[in-house]
Amino acid sequence: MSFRTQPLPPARLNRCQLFGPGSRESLFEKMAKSAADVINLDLEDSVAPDDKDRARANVIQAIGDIDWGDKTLSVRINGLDTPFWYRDVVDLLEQAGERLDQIMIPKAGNAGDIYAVDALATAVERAKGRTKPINFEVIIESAAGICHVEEIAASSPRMQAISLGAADFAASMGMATTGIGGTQENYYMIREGQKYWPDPWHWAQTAIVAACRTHGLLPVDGPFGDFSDSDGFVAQARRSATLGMVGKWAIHPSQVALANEVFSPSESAVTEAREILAAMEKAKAEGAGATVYKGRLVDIASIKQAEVIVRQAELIAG
Ligand SMILES: CCC(=O)SCCNC(=O)CCNC(=O)[C@H](O)C(C)(C)COP(=O)(O)OP(=O)(O)OC[C@H]1O[C@@H](n2cnc3c(N)ncnc32)[C@H](O)[C@@H]1OP(=O)(O)O
Ligand SMILES: O=CC(=O)O
Ligand SMILES: [Mg+2]
Repeated sequence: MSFRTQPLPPARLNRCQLFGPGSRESLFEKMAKSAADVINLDLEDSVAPDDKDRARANVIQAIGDIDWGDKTLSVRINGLDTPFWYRDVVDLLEQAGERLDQIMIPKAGNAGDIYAVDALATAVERAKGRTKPINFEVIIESAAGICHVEEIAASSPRMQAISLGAADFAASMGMATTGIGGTQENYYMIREGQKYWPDPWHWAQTAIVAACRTHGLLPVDGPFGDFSDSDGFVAQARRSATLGMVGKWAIHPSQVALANEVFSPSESAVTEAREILAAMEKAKAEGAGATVYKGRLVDIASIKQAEVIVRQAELIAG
């Protein structure tokens, strides 16, 4: 173990982040009533350039007017390569009130991007006497972003989470696909005449998970575009969960329950984790660091693995 211990991520649920365009205010009440842990009102790519001002005003109004319950409420601002982002930050922090928890920064390329938003947010908060500092979540969705993911994760105490944005990521990397996440038809290997399809998102996901875990952030899997393919969504989400991600975006309400199910440990997984902890307590009392549980080795590392599952179960139980 390094001298520097690994920080825990924020203790809040992030199994599903439900998105909706800020220009489609008829969706806001439905989003608030959904079972998503996080709501992302979007000012960026789901809003046409001519609609940016109206969408921003809608979102500010809705943050105050709608009962968002105990959800984490986040607004995705426009990218730093646009003329819109500074107005998003200033208006949100001056006008939206303290119910807004988080700003999502898209297309982050390096720590300087986060520094710029932090500096602006800090100035507005001080000027307005905002008492609750706004948190940040970031999307890694470019070649530069994935190259600099660790410095981005370390960039600000406001940072809470990082998502992989498969659509923009694929474009930035020059990937030969128009699909948003999931299996890619031409990304296959052949063995003994049989094709199999590896996961092209795997390496970017693991880079994000490692950066997040190093700096105590929540790693999140982004959108899965084909919302009529629930099996495809679940397969991708299960892989993300296995790699250490804590949740996934929903771009349609049909994906919310699927994400919640995948990122909530099953009863049998929680029971097994608690049994491993009990077995290790017994081993410890007997002076042993390792023991046998259901015919397999468990040791002190198994305690930490089991604690991941128990901690998530406890968060869900409230
Ligand atoms: C890809 C890269 C990214 O940046 S992803 C993040 C940005 N994109 C987004 O925010 C898009 C979010 N999703 C949407 O805008 C819509 O879901 C899209 C995909 C356009 C589909 O809308 P629509 O044709 O109305 O769907 P539908 O008829 O199947 O809707 C069924 C009922 O569900 C509702 N609904 C729809 N979308 C949402 C949503 N995001 N949140 C909450 N509710 C939603 C519809 O209003 C409809 O409700 P009802 O049954 O009529 O009451
Ligand atoms: O913003 C998300 C993406 O996939 O691009
Ligand atoms: Mg994007």
